[in-house]
Amino acid sequence: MGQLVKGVWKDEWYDTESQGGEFVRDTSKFRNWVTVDGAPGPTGEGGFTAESGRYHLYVSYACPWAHRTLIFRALKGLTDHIGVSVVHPDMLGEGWEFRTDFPGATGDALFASQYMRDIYLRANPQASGRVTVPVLWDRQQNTIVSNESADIIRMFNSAFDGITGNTDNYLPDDLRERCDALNSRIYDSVNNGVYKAGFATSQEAYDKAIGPLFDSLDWIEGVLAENRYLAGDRVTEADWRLFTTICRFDSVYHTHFKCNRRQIVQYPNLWGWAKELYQWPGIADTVRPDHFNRHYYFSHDMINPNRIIPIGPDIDWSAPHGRG
Ligand SMILES: N[C@@H](CCC(=O)N[C@@H](CS)C(=O)NCC(=O)O)C(=O)O
Repeated sequence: MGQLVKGVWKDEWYDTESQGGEFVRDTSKFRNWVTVDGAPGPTGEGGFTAESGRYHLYVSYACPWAHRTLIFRALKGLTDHIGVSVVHPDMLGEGWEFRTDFPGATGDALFASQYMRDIYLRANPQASGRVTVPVLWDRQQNTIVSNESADIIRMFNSAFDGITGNTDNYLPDDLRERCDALNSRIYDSVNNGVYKAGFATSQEAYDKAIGPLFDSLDWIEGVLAENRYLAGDRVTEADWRLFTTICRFDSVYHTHFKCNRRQIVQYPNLWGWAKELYQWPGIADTVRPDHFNRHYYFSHDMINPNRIIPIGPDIDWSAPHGRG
């Protein structure tokens, strides 16, 4: 894996040494918004009007951030309006690739590119930084609208409602503040917390991440003992943002990222909540353990040099969730 430096690919692993062994995630560089009428969103430029067939998503089924966008595409009835290209689960020296020799890896449906970086270079031939998924591409302006999943799911939540007629709202005004507070703690200690533990290259950096991760899981278990969903009795974006980490946890993060104080199946409320979300209409098809098991164990050879993919626990996602 590597990154672009002024349009040139450099094959290098994350620099944790200069941060005392800590993994620090890059901020996303493309931050425009699709809106109903093309008016600018909270960040970036305007000109991205919601239209059927105009936008295309580049994702990995392995990636929890990209998974959020697939979930919102399904929940909001956008599958006929926004196309998808899925990268190969291996992310090696060339970064994400459009190889198709793995079930579900589609290749690049728009340009038949070889690498994900080719999409970034189309948007900006001098692009610098990590080549991440998800990416929301605009076929009209031939550029990247956004490579920030937190923003993309908010666009999907409302911008296309006039086209789809689907007005389900996962960020209602009265729960926005609550969601922002939940997201903030869960992003730092759980969604990104598993990566901070897993990519740590010093004991201190690992210890700094692992305590808050399990403190947050204990806290969430308490929240879900009192409420059906994180923000109360309605499912919100905060639930879906947490779900993509939770559904990878016992198979991948527990072993590969050394997050092994407890498994999700040992938290009765969190486990029931996770099964309910998995069984939500349209969601199971977005959960691809074949991609995430292969991706993490095979791609991160500095963590798992022999690339052995462990057998993993049997997880029965279709068992009754008991949250009725
Ligand atoms: N902030 C981004 C993060 C996306 C991200 O880090 N994706 C990972 C895959 S899980 C990636 O593509 N990493 C490639 C790299 O870091 O080189 C988002 O939430 O959209």
